[in-house]
Amino acid sequence: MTQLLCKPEKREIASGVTIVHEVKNEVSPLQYVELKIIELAPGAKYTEILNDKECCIVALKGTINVKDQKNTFTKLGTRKSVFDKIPTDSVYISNQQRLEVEGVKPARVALCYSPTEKVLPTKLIKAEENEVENRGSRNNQRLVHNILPDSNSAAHRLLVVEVYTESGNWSSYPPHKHDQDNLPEESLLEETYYHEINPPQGFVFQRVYTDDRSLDETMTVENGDVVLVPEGYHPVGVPEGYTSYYLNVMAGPNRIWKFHNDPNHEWILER
Ligand SMILES: O=C(O)C[C@@H](O)[C@H](O)C(=O)CO
Repeated sequence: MTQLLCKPEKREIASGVTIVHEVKNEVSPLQYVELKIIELAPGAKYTEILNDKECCIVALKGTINVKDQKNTFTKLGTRKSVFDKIPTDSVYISNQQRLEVEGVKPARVALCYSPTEKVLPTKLIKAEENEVENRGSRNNQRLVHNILPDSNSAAHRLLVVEVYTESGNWSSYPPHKHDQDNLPEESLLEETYYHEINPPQGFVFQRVYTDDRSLDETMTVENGDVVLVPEGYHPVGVPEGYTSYYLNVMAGPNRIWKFHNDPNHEWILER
């Protein structure tokens, strides 16, 4: 069984630059999505050459400067914690570029990648450009910040979204999947979940399962964990007393989010 639950590792690669997660295609069941979560001290710089990958840099918390070969964006980031529950700033940078992310105030940053040969312009996605959505009813309510949805054509493959689920609620629910390249019915998108929980000693449950149950894992997810979703339905349940945050990165052959609900549970939408 492939390991779908990834624990934070906290590896300092240079003074003030800490890798918290590094999900690479070579060592994961994913082909289209890669993810890094890094922490930067003030003045510390993370650099990388994006050979054949596009990247969306999300200022999860703190303040950062971002550069590519032509552009410089300063003082990005709007939050002391993701649980400020306000949208944040992000930057889309295409392949072949050299990126630099510098910490201004202590920062946690997500670097969301997908392989591509298409070269596109760099794009600043300001906090106020996020589409904010309240989804669901009853115990299925969640707050969504659409950073890079399929309606925004800035990226070739990447889709990026933040989701808040309050105590006692469920999200990515009723369970849905997007693992068949069968448009217009369903799109094939792999996905990663980077989770944070408030207060941090909390936990949530995430199940990843297919119709035939050849994959069926229910994970206890703690603050800072990443869950990989190569295929299957992927609902999240949040225990009483805790608030869940997650950052989703999705990518696949077509940049369209067309999901298929588990027919056994779709009835909850019709009440
Ligand atoms: O609506 C939600 O609960 C969030 C999910 O849609 C989440 O972004 C996802 O599963 C994407 O496929």
